[in-house]
Amino acid sequence: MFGFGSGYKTLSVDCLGCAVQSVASVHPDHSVTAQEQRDMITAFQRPNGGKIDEIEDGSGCFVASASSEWVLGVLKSSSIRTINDPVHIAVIGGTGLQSLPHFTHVATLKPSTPWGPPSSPISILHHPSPTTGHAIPIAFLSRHGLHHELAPHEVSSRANIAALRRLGVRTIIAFSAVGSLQEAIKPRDFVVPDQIIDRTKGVRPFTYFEGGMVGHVGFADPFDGALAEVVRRCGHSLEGEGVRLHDTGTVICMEGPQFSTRAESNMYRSFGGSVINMSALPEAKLAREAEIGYQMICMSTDYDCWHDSGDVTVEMVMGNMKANAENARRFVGAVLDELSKEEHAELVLAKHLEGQTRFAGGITAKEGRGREAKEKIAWLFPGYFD
Ligand SMILES: CSC[C@H]1O[C@H](OP(=O)(O)O)[C@H](O)[C@@H]1O
Ligand SMILES: Nc1ncnc2[nH]cnc12
Repeated sequence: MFGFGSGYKTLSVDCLGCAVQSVASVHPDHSVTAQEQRDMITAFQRPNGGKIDEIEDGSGCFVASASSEWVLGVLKSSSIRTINDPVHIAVIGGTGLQSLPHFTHVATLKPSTPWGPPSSPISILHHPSPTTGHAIPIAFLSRHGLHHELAPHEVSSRANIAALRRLGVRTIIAFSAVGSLQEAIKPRDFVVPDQIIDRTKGVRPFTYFEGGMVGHVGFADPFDGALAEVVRRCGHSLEGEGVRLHDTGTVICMEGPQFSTRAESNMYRSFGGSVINMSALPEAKLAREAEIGYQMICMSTDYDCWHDSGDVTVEMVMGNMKANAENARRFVGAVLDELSKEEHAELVLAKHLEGQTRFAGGITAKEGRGREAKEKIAWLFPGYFD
């Protein structure tokens, strides 16, 4: 239920490019139901139509879809304000980075997707562009939930990536706490990885293309090279202020949730692994299928168990993460500053990936496509496989 303060309240919708429109008035004692709210927004909607996907009470926010883009709405005490700014950049926070406190919070979204709800509500944060001073909206999602209640194999990566794409996101900076597999990568060092070795066990849903819609995207370079360059420059600009950065590295993504055995840890070192986590996959694969530029920033929290400094524990991981959290936030902030510059507009929109999945996913002949799979894929890529 949405409640309103005293006095008659006019509910109005304020949309960029549209005059403010009054769509309903309510008595102060009347709590507007989700259905009434839906009707009011439907009454307002733009000529190209659209439907309400979700209305969340409590947070005062709603998500409506008009054609292919989502509209973020924020319910104020006397008005419904619709923000039409598309959100192109997202940060996925991992262990110890469950929020970005230095940004202005504008909305909390709780979308649903054909793959269920994302791991956490999506916060829309405002970040001032360093060149224009205009606020750039950034989406923030907490990979393990708001309270770290999801184990690595329970993270709903398909829903996370799908919800972000539908919001307009085409660039993801993902943060991860990792174990170090190399002496030179000390605890609290940062690594901008360029490769992944998959040691997950196939128990996590890892593709959008199944059930009668087959697709094969390229994954030779699992991270986005151009995005990585921006991230490296930002990291190096903070060096000397407590940040130490390694420009490349191979992430071993293991299944977990138990840490590795010593034999495994040594084997991963012999593979050429630099760092180890439980989160790079399937996140990076799904981002690639969704045509989203994806780069992970890793922060080393321990030496894993190959090292003679002692076996890894959660206390060790959390302790180093906490001690270095401010550097992690400064690093992410510097990257967002840089990506908010006009000169990176094409990169942020991942123009270099646009359309690749249309071809990679068009392999199944129309008559062989599964109905449910077709519907789900159409939700994610409207118009791609009509
Ligand atoms: C708490 S130690 C293991 C845990 O930490 C990493 O999380 P994230 O990548 O989300 O920062 C690692 O992948 C494991 O999930
Ligand atoms: N040693 C380790 N193994 C797997 N994931 C980790 N995350 C942080 N440290 C880790």
